[in-house]
Amino acid sequence: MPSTASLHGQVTGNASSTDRPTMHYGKKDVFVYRTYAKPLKANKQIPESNFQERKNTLFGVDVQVALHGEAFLKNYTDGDNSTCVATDTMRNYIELSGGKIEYSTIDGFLVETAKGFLKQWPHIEQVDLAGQSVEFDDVPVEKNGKIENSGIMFRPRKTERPRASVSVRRNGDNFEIVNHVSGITDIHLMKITGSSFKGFIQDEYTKLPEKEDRNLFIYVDIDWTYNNFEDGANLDTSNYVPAEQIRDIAATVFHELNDQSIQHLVYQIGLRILERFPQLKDVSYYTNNRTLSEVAPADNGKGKVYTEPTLPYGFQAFTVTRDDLKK
Ligand SMILES: O=c1[nH]c(=O)c2[nH]c(=O)[nH]c2[nH]1
Repeated sequence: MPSTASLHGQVTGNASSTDRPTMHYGKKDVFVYRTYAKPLKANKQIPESNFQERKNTLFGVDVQVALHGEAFLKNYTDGDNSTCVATDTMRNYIELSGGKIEYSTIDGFLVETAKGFLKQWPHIEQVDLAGQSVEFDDVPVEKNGKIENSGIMFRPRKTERPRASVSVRRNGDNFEIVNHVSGITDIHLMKITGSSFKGFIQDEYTKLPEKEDRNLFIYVDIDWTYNNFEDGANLDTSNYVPAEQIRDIAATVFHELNDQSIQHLVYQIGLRILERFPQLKDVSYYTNNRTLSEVAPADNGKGKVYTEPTLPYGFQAFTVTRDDLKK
């Protein structure tokens, strides 16, 4: 199976009609910053989140593109570039798409851009596009004696970045979405009490002490798929699930649950997400354990002193499906 362009490491299957299924090429890190893109509104309110709207006044996305098609074979075998869309051209196409499409999500931007590629160059069989948001926060400033968001000035944020990937394939005269994943990367959450880790295998290799109550610091990436591609990969966002609501569910469940491990925690987060959003098919995780190392209790008996954990770090990967919700 070929692995195709995706920031999620998704595999889309045999993408080309050629007997060289790994053949694809493209461009990475195409940055598109669009001002005054269409706002994204929450379609429903959920108890775990007060998210209402993503304003999209400054919408940045880091895009990766890959093209598939039998017609590209001669670029390799004969040095014949007559069918080659230069990767520089791909970059220009994606950048200009940023001003042509009225998108409010990365998913919508990518799917329309992918269809645009297939229209523009009829020998392309499949386009894979992946995008990761470049996040900016509106900066609070003083306006007439009150502190309010500037609206025109932003500061970059490195965490909690929505992301998406799509693959769109030519099918006769139609363009068919064959893969779509939506997600959010680098949710960093630190809980100072209410987590334990005990009961794990004890043998001659075990050094880690059991903990009835520990701090738990996790880096979490969450990806989800829809029952119908059209609900997520579309300019119409009436069934779209905003990444902010997923992020807020993760935080609420982490806050509420007396978790026995990261594995236990992510399963419960997954169940809650699927319960809230019936249009989703499954929820996948990649977590990184950054639990801080304890140095000493504070002299006043109330707090503790911690320091950074040492390498190496543990990770967990898991997919929660609708079958899990039935159980
Ligand atoms: O939540 C955890 N899960 C593990 O599998 C594990 N392993 C470990 O050393 N610490 C932890 N914490």
